[in-house]
Amino acid sequence: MSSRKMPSPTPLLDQVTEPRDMKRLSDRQLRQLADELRRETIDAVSVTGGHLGAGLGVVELTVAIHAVFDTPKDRLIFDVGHQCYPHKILTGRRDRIRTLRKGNGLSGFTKRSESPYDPFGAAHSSTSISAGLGFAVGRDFQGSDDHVICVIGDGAMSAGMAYEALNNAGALGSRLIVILNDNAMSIAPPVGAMSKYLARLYAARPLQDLKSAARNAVDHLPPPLREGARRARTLVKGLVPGATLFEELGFSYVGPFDGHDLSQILPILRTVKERSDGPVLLHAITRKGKGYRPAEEAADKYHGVSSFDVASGTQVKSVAKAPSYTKVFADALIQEAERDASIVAVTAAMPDGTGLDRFAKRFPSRMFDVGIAEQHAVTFCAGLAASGMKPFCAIYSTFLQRGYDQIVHDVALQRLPVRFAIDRAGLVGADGPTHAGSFDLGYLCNLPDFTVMAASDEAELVHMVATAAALSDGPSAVRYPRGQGTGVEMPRVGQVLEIGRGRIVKEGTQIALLSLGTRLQECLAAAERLDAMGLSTTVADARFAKPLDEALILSLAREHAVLITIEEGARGGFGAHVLHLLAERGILDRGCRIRTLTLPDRFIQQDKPEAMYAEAELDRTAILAAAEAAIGLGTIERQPEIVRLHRLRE
Ligand SMILES: Cc1ncc(C[n+]2csc(CCOP(=O)(O)OP(=O)(O)O)c2C)c(N)n1
Ligand SMILES: CC(=O)[C@@H](O)[C@H](O)COP(=O)(O)O
Ligand SMILES: [Mg+2]
Repeated sequence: MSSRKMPSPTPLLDQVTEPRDMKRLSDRQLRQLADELRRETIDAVSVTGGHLGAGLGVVELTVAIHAVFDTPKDRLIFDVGHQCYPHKILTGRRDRIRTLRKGNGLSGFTKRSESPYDPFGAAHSSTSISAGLGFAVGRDFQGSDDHVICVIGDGAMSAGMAYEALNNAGALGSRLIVILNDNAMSIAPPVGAMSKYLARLYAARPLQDLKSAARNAVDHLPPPLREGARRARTLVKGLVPGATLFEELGFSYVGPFDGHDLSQILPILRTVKERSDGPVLLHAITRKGKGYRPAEEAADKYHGVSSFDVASGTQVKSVAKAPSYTKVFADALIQEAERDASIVAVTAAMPDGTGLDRFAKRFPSRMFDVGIAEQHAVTFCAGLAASGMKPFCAIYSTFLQRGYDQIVHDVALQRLPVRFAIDRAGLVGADGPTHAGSFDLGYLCNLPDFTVMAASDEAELVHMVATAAALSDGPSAVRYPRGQGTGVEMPRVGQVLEIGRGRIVKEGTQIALLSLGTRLQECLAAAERLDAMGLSTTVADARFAKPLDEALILSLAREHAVLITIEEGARGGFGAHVLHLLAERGILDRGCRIRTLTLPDRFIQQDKPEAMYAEAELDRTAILAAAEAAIGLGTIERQPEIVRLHRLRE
């Protein structure tokens, strides 16, 4: 019997269906509304799972922004957007908040198509100031007096893109309000000089500019923060009380202030709203997970949670039938690093998500968390490789997109042996299209001298990590999906694979399924059905998207009536390169029946994985349908003899 308590009454929240309903509330009522909003957020996420800590950290800021400004006319842009659940509850989506991250439900991030209160979509970090400046300059051209407010976390502020935007905003001088939500947390504790700098700021600079509007922040921070501020103050005594970095960049700076104290936040926002000049940065000190003890006490502040029991905070954990690909990767890398001291590992602010936290426990000096800085991570690895080290750059497929020019210009062009460990390759479920690892095959297989591998199960992943470790002749990448493996027997040690060699998993004679990656299991299931229909089916695991196993592909095409490639990636990846090969070798001239199954040329919205694969037409049913279409003569059951007639002969 779940000990879930019924959610507490929310009399004020029940009266707020749109932010304009907040205009008539007193400051005291806004404080009550914030408490109710926090409880509703906790209750909703206890049902849906998702990103909890970040949203709890901005409840008061969200209430204050919507109470003071006139959204959606005034544009409110959240950075990353994982903290937007309280915002969605206040902006007409409370009735659907328990559909968060579900099929046909609300997105877990801000999304333009979902609401006018979401003027700009997010999910990848550090985009809010650039987007906000775009809105501000557009507003100026249109002669409007609207406000643009960006809420960006201290983690997101560690990415280069944020500085590019600050630099430009300070130079342009457009009216722009940037609220730095400083909770001294990224997903993991923040890293880098910027996080140290921010700590100094709130230690040494009592509130400036708007003292009349808010009391001296440090003395009024909640005890846990105040203690930290005092500790930091002793560390940085003698700090020159000059302009902050933000002021040097052309921003007015207001802060630090307590980002949970509406008696500070409201007057600051009201004052800033009346200002009519340039960019201003408001430095709010908050706590990730604020107001929910299990989150506040957790090391990760409940950054990302599954559904949980509100009373205890205990999360519902799915029973793992096999180790996760992430864990398998980390353990395989540790095994390689045990015998090769030149192996080092780099993450961009995601040590836990990539499994490098495990590597760091074993080799603390050989793991580098560079912050949310994928571009830097890639070129940092290029430098490491050029110096003779063996860097493994572990970045999710979707986030690696952020460092693409660095991959081309700094790694591939110089043939530097950087090893890319590409987790979350393929569809990722509840995070939806912003996080899908759809494009890495396309953006890597077109690069000369790149070796691109895709693990079909967790045992293969171990071998591919060993292969990447051994491969120093140019850059390489191993891609593998989010979630658990298949439960295959695990090898004791990784075997170095022969580069560019695939493998036949099941022999057949009429139809060939050439799989890349973990769709192999679906291919084997489809092959069983095809065999039962009298169509003898071969299943091959390509293993390498680049270099292709040309001998294998040509023999499959020549010796079968139908060849179907299957990959969990967008068009322009593995299947495209197979088609290039077959075209170049004249195989297509002879009417070879080819189909290439890829992710569709559209974004797949969040849902349960099995529903997404069905929608993407990348499951066993779709493979069967593709075989039927390739035969092209009615349903397979009725025409097995015709297939035999269509077997290609040399
Ligand atoms: C380009 C990019 N890299 C990595 C991530 C993964 N990520 C999501 S939230 C987050 C930490 C954000 O920290 P912060 O901005 O301080 O927000 P908080 O969670 O503390 O509210 C990271 C690294 C991302 N969304 N985008
Ligand atoms: C908000 C964000 O970008 C990360 O928290 C991401 O959602 C993590 O994804 P995984 O849950 O696959 O590690
Ligand atoms: Mg933070």
